[in-house]
Amino acid sequence: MATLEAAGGNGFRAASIPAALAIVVLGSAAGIVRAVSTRIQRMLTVKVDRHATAIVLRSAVQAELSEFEDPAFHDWLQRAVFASRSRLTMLVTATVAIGQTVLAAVAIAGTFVSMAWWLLPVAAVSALPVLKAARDDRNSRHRLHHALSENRRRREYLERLLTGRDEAKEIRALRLGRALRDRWDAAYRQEIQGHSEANRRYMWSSLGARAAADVVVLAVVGGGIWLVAVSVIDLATVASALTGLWFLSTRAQMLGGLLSGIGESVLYLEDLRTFTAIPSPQTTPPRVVMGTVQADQVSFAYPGTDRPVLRDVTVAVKPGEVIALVGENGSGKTTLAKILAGLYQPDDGSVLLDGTPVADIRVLRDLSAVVFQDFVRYKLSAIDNVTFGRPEAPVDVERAWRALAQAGADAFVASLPTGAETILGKEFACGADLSGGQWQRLAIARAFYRDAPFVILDEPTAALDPKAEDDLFARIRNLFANRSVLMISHRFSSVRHADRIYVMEDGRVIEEGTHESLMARHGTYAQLFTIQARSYR
Ligand SMILES: Nc1ncnc2c1ncn2[C@@H]1O[C@H](COP(=O)(O)OP(=O)(O)OP(=O)(O)O)[C@@H](O)[C@H]1O
Repeated sequence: MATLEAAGGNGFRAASIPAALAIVVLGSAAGIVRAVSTRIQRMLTVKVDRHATAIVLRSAVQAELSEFEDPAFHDWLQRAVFASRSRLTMLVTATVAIGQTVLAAVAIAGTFVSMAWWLLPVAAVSALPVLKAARDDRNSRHRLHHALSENRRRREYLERLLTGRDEAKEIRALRLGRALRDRWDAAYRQEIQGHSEANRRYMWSSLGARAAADVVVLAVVGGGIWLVAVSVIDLATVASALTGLWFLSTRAQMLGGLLSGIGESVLYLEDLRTFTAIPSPQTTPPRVVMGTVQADQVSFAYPGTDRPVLRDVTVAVKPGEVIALVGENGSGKTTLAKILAGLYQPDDGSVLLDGTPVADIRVLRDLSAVVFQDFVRYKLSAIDNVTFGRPEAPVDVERAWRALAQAGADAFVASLPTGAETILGKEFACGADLSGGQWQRLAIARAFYRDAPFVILDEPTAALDPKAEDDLFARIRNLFANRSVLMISHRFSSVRHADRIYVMEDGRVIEEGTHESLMARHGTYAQLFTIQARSYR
C-alpha cells in the first residue's frame, strides 16, 4: 500500500511537472505577447500621429498666403490638426477593440443558434435605440466641435500670449496677465457650456434608449416565463437562453458604442480631408529671367474685405535701379511690395515682367528677396537664420559669413557663445538672444544670402542705430549692385538718393520723380521732407 501510494505520489508529481511548466510557459508567452503588442500599439500610435500631422503640415505649407486671411481657413486648419492628433489613433484602438468584441459576440451567438435562434433578432432590436442615441450624440458633438472652432482658436491664442517668452515682458509690464486670464476663462466657460448642454442631451437620450432596450428584454423574459408556465419549454432552456440574451445584447451595445466611436472618428477625419483638399498649385513655377518689374494699374482689396487698399497703382523697377516708396501709415506701401513680390494676385491690373503679364505669380517670389517690416525671428541657430534665405540649396557657410559681413552682423554673430551655431532663443538650452537691431541685420543678411535679382526692403533700418542706417543706405547701391531694389522708408533722408521715389496716399500713387524733381514740385513729398528735415535741425 505504502509502495502504491509512493508510486501514485511520484506519478502525480511526475505528471504535474509538465502541466506546471505549461502554465509557466503559457503565462510567460501571454506576457511576451502583451508586451510586444503594447509596444507595437504605442509605436503605431506615434507613427500614425506623425503621418497625419505631416499631411496637415504639408497642406498648410502649400496653401497660398491669401488663404491665411480667411478665418474659415484657420477653422479648417485647427480642426484638421485636432483630427490628426487624436482621431486616427482612436480609429486604430477602436478597430482592435471591435475585433475582440465581434469574436466574443460570434461565440455567444453560435451557442444561441443551437439553443434558441429566435432570440438573435431580439438581441439586435434591443441594441437599436442605444445605437440611435449614440449616433445622434456623435453628430451633435461634431456640430458643436465646428461651432466652437473660432472660440477655441481665441482661447488657444490667449494661452500662447500667457505662456510665450516674447510676450512675457509686456504682459508683466502692463500687469495684463489677470485680464488675459479672465478672457481665457470666459472663452473656456463658453466651450464648457456647449459641452455641458450636449452631454445633458446625450444623458437623457441614452437613458431613454436604455429603458427602451430594457423593455424589449423584459418582454422576452415575460414571454419565457409564460412559455414555461404553459409547459412549452422547460425552465433550464429559458434560463440559459435569457442569460445568453443578456450577454449578447451587452456585446451588441458595446459593439454599437465602438462603431459609433469609429463613425465619430470618420466624421473628424472628414475635417482632415476637407483641409487637405484645399487646392494648392502642384506644378513648379517656370524659370524666368529678371527684367523690369512693373505694377500696371493694379487694384487690390485683401481677401474677406471689400475696401480697396490699392487703386490703379502703376510703378516700375528697372534692373539696377533703386526705387523708394514713401507715404503715410496705411497708404498701401507694404501691400504693393507684397504684390510685386508675388505674394498676392492683384484683383485688377497686372504685374508685368519686361512688359509681359506674369501668369504665375510664384515666378516673382523666385526673383525676389524680401526683408519684411515684421520679419521672422527664427528661434534656431544664427546660421539657419541666414541660410534660410535659400533653403533648397545646400548650406554654404562661406557665403553665409559673406552675407553676415555685408549686413554688418558678422562681429556679433562671431561673439555668440557657440558662434553661428548658437540657438537664438532663450527657451532652448545654451540659447542666446539678440537686440532688435541685431535681429534686423540678420534678416538683411538673409536677403544677401538669397542673392535674388529683385530686393524689397520694407523699413529695413527701423531698428538700426543712425550710424548703421546711414551706412546701409549709403552702401545699398554697391551692396545690391546690378539688382533692382525697392525700398520702403519713412526716413526721407534715406530715400533721397533713390533713382525714383513714389509717394503713396490712400492706396494711390500721387507723386513720382527724383528727390530734386519732387522738391521742385512743392507737393506732398516736399512738404513731408521739409517737416522731417526741420525736426532734425
Ligand atoms: N492682411 C490684411 N487684411 C486686411 N487689411 C489689411 C491687411 N494688411 C493691411 N491691411 C490694410 O491695408 C491698408 C494698407 O496697409 P499697408 O500695410 O500696405 O500700409 P503701409 O503704407 O505699408 O503702412 P505703414 O507705413 O504703416 O507700414 C491699411 O489700411 C491696412 O489696414
